[in-house]
Amino acid sequence: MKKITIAIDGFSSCGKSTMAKMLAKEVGYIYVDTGAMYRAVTLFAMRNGMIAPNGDVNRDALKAKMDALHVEFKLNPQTGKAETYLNGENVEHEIRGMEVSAHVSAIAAIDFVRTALVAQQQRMGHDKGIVMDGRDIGTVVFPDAELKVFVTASAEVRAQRRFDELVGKGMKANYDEILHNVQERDYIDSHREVSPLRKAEDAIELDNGQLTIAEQLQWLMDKFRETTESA
Ligand SMILES: Nc1ncnc2c1ncn2[C@@H]1O[C@H](COP(=O)(O)OP(=O)(O)O)[C@@H](O)[C@H]1O
Ligand SMILES: Nc1ccn([C@@H]2O[C@H](COP(=O)(O)OP(=O)(O)O)[C@@H](O)[C@H]2O)c(=O)n1
Repeated sequence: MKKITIAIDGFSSCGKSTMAKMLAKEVGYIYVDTGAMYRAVTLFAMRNGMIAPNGDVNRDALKAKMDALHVEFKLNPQTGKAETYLNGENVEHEIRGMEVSAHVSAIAAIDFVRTALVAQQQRMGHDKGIVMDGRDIGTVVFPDAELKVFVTASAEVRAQRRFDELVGKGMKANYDEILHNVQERDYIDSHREVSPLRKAEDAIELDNGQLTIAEQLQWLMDKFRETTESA
């Protein structure tokens, strides 16, 4: 069967990566979590003193180091899951914390950061057979993707899901802080000048606020079948 490209975009913490990862596993496609790439760049900037206490980013310093910054994914054979590496170091756990979440949308709004990561994402998807999730996949990275999905749910539902996840991982979590972060990132992501978060005209919208993980996977599998059958 002809391989296609699947773009999953939407607001923060609504289940994009959960459904993208499950679909990729089901159909034998590659899955790429582009948010993890922006998070890794953010961690790099934090560690190198490029983010001031007030949140301002030293763009010149970051730009000078972009070529020396390598983000990649490697499969963990024990869990069967891909993990994020920054310059050879496994940063999968650290990039999910609130400190990175607090700064990532500012880093993701920088034009040269997006140019570098989008180029890498396009190379990853060159041979199709890929499920990629993020904010600009259907609009910028793969505007010709055969299947585009735009996921939404209320901010409260999304914050609760992220809270449960962090607690489940034994990480520090405060519901109000998470809700504030989710709303703030939605705002920055939707209002930035470069590649703002928006639904591509040809994307199918899914509000999964009332759906279980199994139900949303079923919905996505159905869309995948319909799309591949007509491709
Ligand atoms: N339909 C759902 N119902 C309940 N929890 C969900 C659902 N979809 C995803 N989750 C959980 O919500 C959290 C955020 O999902 P995630 O896939 O990381 O979101 P995103 O990639 O959009 O940020 C995860 O802990 C995930 O297990
Ligand atoms: N394709 C993408 C993916 C993420 N991002 C940015 O990276 C942040 C973190 O993405 P993420 O997918 O890990 O976010 P959540 O899983 O917390 O929802 C987003 O809030 C965006 O600012 C982006 O700008 N473009």
